[in-house]
Amino acid sequence: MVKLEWAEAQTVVAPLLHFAFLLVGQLLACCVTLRLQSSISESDVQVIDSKGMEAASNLPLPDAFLQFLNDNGIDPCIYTAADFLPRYVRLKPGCEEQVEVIEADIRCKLEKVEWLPNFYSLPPHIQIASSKSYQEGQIYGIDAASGAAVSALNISPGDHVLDLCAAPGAKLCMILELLGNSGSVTGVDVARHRLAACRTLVQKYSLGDHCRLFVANGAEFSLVPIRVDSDIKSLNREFGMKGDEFLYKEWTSRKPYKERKKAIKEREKGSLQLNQDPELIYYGRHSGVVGLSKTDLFKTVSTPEISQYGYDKVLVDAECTHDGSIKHIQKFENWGWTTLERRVLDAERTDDLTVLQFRLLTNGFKLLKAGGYLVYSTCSLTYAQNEDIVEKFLSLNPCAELLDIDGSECWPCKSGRIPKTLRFDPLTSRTSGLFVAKFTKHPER
Ligand SMILES: C[S@@+](CC[C@H](N)C(=O)[O-])C[C@H]1O[C@@H](n2cnc3c(N)ncnc32)[C@H](O)[C@@H]1O
Repeated sequence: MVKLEWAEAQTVVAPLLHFAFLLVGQLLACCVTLRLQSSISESDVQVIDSKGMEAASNLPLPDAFLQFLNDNGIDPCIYTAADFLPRYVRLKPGCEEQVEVIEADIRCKLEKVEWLPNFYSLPPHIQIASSKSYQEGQIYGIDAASGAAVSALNISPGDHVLDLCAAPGAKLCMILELLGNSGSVTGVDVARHRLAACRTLVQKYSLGDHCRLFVANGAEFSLVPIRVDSDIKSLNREFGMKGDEFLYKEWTSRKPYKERKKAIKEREKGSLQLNQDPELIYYGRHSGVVGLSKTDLFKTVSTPEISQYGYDKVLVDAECTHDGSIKHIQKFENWGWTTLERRVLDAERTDDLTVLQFRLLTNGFKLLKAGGYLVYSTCSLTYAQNEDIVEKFLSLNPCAELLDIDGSECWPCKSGRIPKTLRFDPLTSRTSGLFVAKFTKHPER
């Protein structure tokens, strides 16, 4: 009896909650639009800002984080929308006709994101993990700002793509989907357990055929893509590779006893040493690895040759302080705010991070083919991790040029401090915070 009443109550409460969510979302969107319109008066802005400040002071954020925002010139108001942010899912290409079936499955209407193909939003309280559509890979969760960063790469069929900080893999999955049955994606991440989760993801969505994953330091990774067999043969000829050693067979999760023992030993030694060789933890049937010898796979080419043999597209979604992702920051409420201070906001750690970010961007660019595109993104909103890195990088790399991002004039985001760079934040974009910059590489003169 009680169960029945609860079920009945749910059918009444769920639509009300959905309606309330849409209403709040619309109100916030209106506020953002108001802020963006140039016709708005100064006094109106002050009213919105003072309301935002009031709301911001009610956020359950620790003083250290508010201080960090202040030190980095980030207005805490952007987080006032955090609790009302929708969740985003991407629909697998080809499933467009299935939207109504998916809606029935997740018991919620999918709102089309007009500015990003195949993206839909849904209220934040809707759980999709146990739905059939999610389990069968028709939809998967990825923030719309992340989708925008991938979209900035202009992936074309046949591209060879490097994702230098790939785990847990939402962007990598989207790249693989955009490539379809062509090209390749090389995913690199320094954290083995995170990259293993990425492997699970690509396998779950049956996207792994054109993918290879390496546990490696992205600041030093130096392997170029395996283009096509004829390229390898010509590489073999040009660089004198031997073809008579062990050849990679089709990937299987079941490893021979000797290899398993070696892997356990390495794990016992601790995490990856930063100067260690890349470790291949997955490769798909059409990733170019099957049939290669170890020498073929691990052969590097000289810097001038990368202009020809490098990647067509590179994504450097760099490790950062994650301050743009308020959901990530809120997790520290459970883990302890002191952990946040120590692990994220500590000045020494943020200085190290900017060094790492610069090195990741520099190495990603080194592996890019001339004429290719590189996207640098972080989910931090500090200048130090974004515009400052971009400025320093441009000043030291005359072959690099910052590009406009196609289609971005319709995206709900702001320009960064440097023209052509973009900033997404919860209040402006109704997404998580993200900085995005796109570069191309000119041939060396
Ligand atoms: C912002 S996350 C990447 C998110 C990922 N692109 C996605 O869409 O799911 C940053 C990643 O960088 C990895 N990382 C940190 N230092 C690294 C390094 N030196 N080389 C490669 N990856 C690194 C972290 O393990 C983490 O998985």
